[in-house]
Formats: sequence, C-alpha cells, structure tokens
Amino acid sequence: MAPPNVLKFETEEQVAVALANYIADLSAKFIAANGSFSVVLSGGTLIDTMRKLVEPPYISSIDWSKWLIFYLDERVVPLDHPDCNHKLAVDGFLSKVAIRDSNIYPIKEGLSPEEAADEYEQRLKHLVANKTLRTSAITGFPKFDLMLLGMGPDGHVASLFCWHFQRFEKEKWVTFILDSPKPPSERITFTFPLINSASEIAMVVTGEDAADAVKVALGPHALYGYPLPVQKVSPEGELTWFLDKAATSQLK
Ligand SMILES: O=C(O)[C@H](O)[C@@H](O)[C@H](O)[C@H](O)COP(=O)(O)O
Repeated sequence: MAPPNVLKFETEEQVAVALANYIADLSAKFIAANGSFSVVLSGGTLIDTMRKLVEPPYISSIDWSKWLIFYLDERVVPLDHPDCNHKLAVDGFLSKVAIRDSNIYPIKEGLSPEEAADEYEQRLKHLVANKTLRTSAITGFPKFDLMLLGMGPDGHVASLFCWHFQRFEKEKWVTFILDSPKPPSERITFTFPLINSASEIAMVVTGEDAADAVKVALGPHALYGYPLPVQKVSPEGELTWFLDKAATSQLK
C-alpha cells in the first residue's frame, strides 16, 4: 500500500464538503470503468458527514442507479430498530437518493449473529459468482470500490475492536461479535482481509474523542507497539484520511 493521503480540514463541515467531492469523483470513475460503484458504509457519524451528497450538485450529477450499497458492520437488531446501521443509512441518506432497493444489501433479520454473518458472507459469494462484485487478484476476497470507515475513540473500525479476537480473523469475509464494547453488543462485521481488499478506503474521522487514536495511528510512534485496529487498515488501493482540526488536535 502507498502511504495514506492525510487530508486535514479546519472544520467538520469542510470534511463533509471534501468527502462529497471525493465520493462523487470515485463514483464517476468506477461507473465509467465498470458500470457500477460498490460502496460499503459504516455506522456512527459517517452518514451525517455524507450529507453534502444529497444536495446540489451531487444529488443530480451522480448516477445513483449504478450504486451498490453494503455495510461494513451491522448491529444484530431488527432493520427498523434505532440502533440499526441500515436504518441510520436509510433515514439519513438512502431515502434521499435514487439507489434501487435491490442494490442495497442490509443483513437478513431474525438470525443469530453467527447465522447473520454467515448469511451475509454467502450473499457476497453469490454476488462474486454472478460478477456483481469483482475480486482482488491478490487476496481472492471481494474487491469493493469504496469503503467508508469511521473510527472509535479506541481506534476500532467496523466492529473490529482492540481487545477482541475478530481483528485477527484471516479466513472469513464476515464474522460476528457477541460482546461488543460499543453497544449494542451483538454485531456482524467485515474482517480485515475483506476490508483491505478494497480499491479505496476513506477514514472519516472528526471530533475530539478520536484525537488520541489519531495520534497513535498517524503520529511519530505509529509504527511502535501494539497496533490499533485502525492501524491495520491497509487497502491494496489508496487510503485517504479526512480529519477535522479537533481530531488532529493531539498530533504535533
Ligand atoms: O456500527 C458502528 O458503530 C460503526 O460502524 C463503528 O465502527 C463506527 O464507525 C465507529 O464507532 C465510529 O463511530 P462515530 O462515527 O459515531 O464516532
């Protein structure tokens, strides 16, 4: 992986503006090259930070009909539950753009976390088999066009947490956790081999709470010691960080 692009902005608003421009450019690029644009969403504040996409010019310039939506992680709750990342995405973004429901892939309801993870992985395997998703020539894992990652104050990404074994999973595409330190406790999550097979990853990190983990991930000691999950984010393609001043306040 090439060194990450680290883009620092004064305000979260400026992060949102830059993120929309970055996503719109990638949408045009991947649709021109492959006829589709596969986008994987995180939960948390990411959906709000994507808000500029549902405003002019992007609301009319982006070819939404070619977008495919997936989830990096999902809480194992009903799809209409307030804790559901799919509900968060629908309410804040998907309900405002013309992406076909058939191109949006929420998890299957009513399953156990283990069953939900297996079912999601099987669905991804089907999409690889029917050529909806491309695969990495290096890893053989699905190669999503763009993954949009948030990062928790402890440096977690998706539902891969520092002191939990899921961060070390090497075989599965999707796994599950029953004791997430970030509630709710039961989730499914993409694994690092799947995350790192992406063409593009955007780390979208704003706010003071992230500052310590940003310091560890991007500061002078980034290569020392026990890496945070966020430090394992290393796509085959480009990694770009979008940070506001608050998030970089601990960086010297
Ligand atoms: O399901 C989740 O909770 C998210 O996918 C999670 O990984 C989130 O991206 C980080 O916890 C950052 O959350 P904030 O953006 O709210 O800080």
